[in-house]
Amino acid sequence: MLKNYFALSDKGYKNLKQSIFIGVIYNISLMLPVGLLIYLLNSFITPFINDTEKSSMNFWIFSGIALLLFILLYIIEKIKYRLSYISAYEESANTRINLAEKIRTLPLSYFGKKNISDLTMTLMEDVTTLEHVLSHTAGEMVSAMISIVIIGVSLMFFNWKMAVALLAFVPIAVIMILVTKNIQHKNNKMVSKSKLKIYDSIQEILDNIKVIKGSNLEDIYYDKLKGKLDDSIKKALKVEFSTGSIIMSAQSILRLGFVTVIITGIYFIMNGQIDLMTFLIFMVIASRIFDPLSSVFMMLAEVIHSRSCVERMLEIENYEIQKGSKSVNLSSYDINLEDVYFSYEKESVIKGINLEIKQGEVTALVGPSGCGKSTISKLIARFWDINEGSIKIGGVDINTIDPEELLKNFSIVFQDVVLFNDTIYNNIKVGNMNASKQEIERVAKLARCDEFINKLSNGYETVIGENGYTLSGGERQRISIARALLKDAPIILLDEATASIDPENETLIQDAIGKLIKGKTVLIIAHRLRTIENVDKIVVINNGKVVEQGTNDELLELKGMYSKMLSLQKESAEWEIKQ
Ligand SMILES: Nc1ncnc2c1ncn2[C@@H]1O[C@H](COP(=O)(O)OP(=O)(O)OP(=O)(O)O)[C@@H](O)[C@H]1O
Repeated sequence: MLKNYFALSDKGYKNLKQSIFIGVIYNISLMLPVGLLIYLLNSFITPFINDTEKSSMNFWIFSGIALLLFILLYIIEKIKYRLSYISAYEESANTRINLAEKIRTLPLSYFGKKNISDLTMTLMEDVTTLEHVLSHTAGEMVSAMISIVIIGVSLMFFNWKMAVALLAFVPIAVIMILVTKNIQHKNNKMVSKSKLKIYDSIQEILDNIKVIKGSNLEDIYYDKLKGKLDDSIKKALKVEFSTGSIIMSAQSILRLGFVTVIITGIYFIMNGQIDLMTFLIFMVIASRIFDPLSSVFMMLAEVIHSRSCVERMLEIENYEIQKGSKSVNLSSYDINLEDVYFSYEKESVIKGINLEIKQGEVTALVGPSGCGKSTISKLIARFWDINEGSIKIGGVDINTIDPEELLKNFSIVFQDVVLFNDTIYNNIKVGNMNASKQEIERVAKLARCDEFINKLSNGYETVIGENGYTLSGGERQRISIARALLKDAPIILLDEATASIDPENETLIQDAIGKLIKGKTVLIIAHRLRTIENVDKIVVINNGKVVEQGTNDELLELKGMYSKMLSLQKESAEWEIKQ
């Protein structure tokens, strides 16, 4: 039960069980000083009551026993610390690694539903909450519960009537906490959601800082963020108040046991059912037992809170990943799409596409913005899984190939270039981690990167900032082309690969790409139709369907959508802004 509740690994569960066991021993040993006190009371009070000789137990024996107890408690405390703290930190470190590993294998569809701040919150904050609960609360709480049951049962044997008087209100307080568990869980989820909105807002501001500043939207975004912060504070206070009220009520009910012990004890002494010594023993125990019991309730609230964090972690861990074989032999790199349907959300974006992209040829996808060109290229690389139909490479359905294995066959240049906050050298090396410095410099020259790299103070060793913010759009795109050249994979996807590059460099880079693509399967997505006039096949996509295909000349003869698009682009090239 505890294993599932906290989503623990086998080792983590074993450590928790050991820490509970040692916790029980520790709690029961805490009763030993109480026993010693009772013995002391007994040896001093009983002679007065019974008018007998004083105990002959001397001071040194008491001191010796007390010292031994102190050493015993110290040793147990040490073992408890090692088991609960060290194992909790180990468990949370492993949880983070496992989650990061899982995130690495998640399909892109997952990232469409969840944003980065959500994942960061789970990886950092949720795991930290769980770490705190495992190190400070879970073991402590369960061992305290078990110890209280053991002590309660022992007291029953000693004097069941007084024991019932002492513990009668415990079940009522526990039931009260458990009954309100769902409300607390719901409240905690609500607070987490409001916190997530703040993270989202901060992330959005940081991502779009240029646009926000450029459009003087700082105040609007600041107000929005402040609104979310205020909302989160309100919700957190409301939840703190309701959880606090529940716990305080349970603790008050619990402490009624103290009153009942006094009243019942006095009644029983007057009736002669118990002696003064038994009464005093219960009074001492009552003074010791209610504090740990009260803290159990506090801990229970924390454990309930941690469940919403565990649920978010489980959501990532249980998300279905794309599977497939790691050892696949592709006889060729011809790509075939048969009756492919796909939707990101409800509405279909790709609506029954049949397409052949041959090895050794260059195929271009053209069509209006939003018609589904990039989606087709991403489906071929299995960034998403299709809903219907099949996509085959060399006759093998890509659904049967492990995504990472499949991507080894692709060199991809996307419109939105992603660069790392690292040196230019390392950013190009991403294409092939085994490449030598000479190879990297060779592809950088082919992609016309050397031009701007030589102007930088540290050349290839220059760190380019987060996502290459110190570079221009065209320079960033050239680095991503160099990466693709370095990877030199058999299938090449170029999605508006040269869109941000000036015409002079574009022609030179296209020459380099021309050398790269010989004998390979090439799919180009282009808006500027003049750049694909000479390709082997042009496929016109409209509204998720293939509407025309053929060479440039064949399509011009058709006088359909392609020829219209071409003449519109020629017209727009002649436009000028007049005053
Ligand atoms: N991750 C996504 N989640 C939801 N919808 C998406 C996603 N990516 C694209 N779309 C939608 O799918 C449709 C096709 O997009 P796609 O990027 O494939 O078009 P495109 O033809 O490449 O457009 P462009 O030429 O402007 O780049 C669009 O309506 C777009 O809004």
